[in-house]
Amino acid sequence: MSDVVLDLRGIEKTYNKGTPGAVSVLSGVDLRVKAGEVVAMVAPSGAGKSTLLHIAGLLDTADAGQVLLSGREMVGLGDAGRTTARRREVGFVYQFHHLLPEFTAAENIVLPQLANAVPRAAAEARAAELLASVGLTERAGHRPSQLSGGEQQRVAFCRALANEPALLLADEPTGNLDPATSDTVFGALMALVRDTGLSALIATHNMDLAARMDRVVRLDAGRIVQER
Ligand SMILES: Nc1ncnc2c1ncn2[C@@H]1O[C@H](COP(=O)(O)OP(=O)(O)OP(=O)(O)O)[C@@H](O)[C@H]1O
Repeated sequence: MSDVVLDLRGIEKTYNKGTPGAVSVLSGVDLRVKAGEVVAMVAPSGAGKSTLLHIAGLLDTADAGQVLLSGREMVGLGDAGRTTARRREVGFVYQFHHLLPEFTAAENIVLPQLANAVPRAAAEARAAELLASVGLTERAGHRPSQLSGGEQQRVAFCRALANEPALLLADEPTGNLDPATSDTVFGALMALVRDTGLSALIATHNMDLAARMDRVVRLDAGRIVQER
């Protein structure tokens, strides 16, 4: 088992390549996230954070470069192999929770596990455990519309961790919350990550949050620069 959970090598990405509207976003990104390490990625708006997170999480493909998850090269995998690897290896959190509105908090955490062939009873037990760890046991039966913004985002964290991924990728995970709630909810996320020994790459505009992570990198002119 590799002690580098995410290894990006020479990642390049241009949208609308070969057309007059071509947008070169990533021009040789090298970035490694070690086991148990939590890395903050800061960048100006439009610098390509979401693009990079999507490539790292196998939601999008690079034009060039290598993506290794837990030491395994992902670029050569077909669509089915990538989908399986994504479900097993990666948890995603976005700025907006993207919970399924017609399902309860617990069901939103159970469903991705069923998609990963976990038996229902085990999936329900795991959902209850995760909800308890973020202080939401009392809200398990509530639908997203019945939860506050901070509660919705805590459920989204639980969902991201439901399948025990090796890597958490988060895109402005508290960007939609007021500063005080953002601080508390980020604390809940960090506690979850630390408890499970997860590796994480977390994009944020918030330098106070970035300072609470192990390392800060900056995405600048299509490349990754070590900040701290
Ligand atoms: N599908 C697409 N087609 C063409 N251009 C795109 C596409 N997706 C993103 N872009 C462009 O690529 C650049 C990087 O976008 P991206 O969303 O990765 O930035 P970001 O750093 O996440 O920005 P923000 O912080 O504002 O969310 C932007 O200039 C954007 O307009």
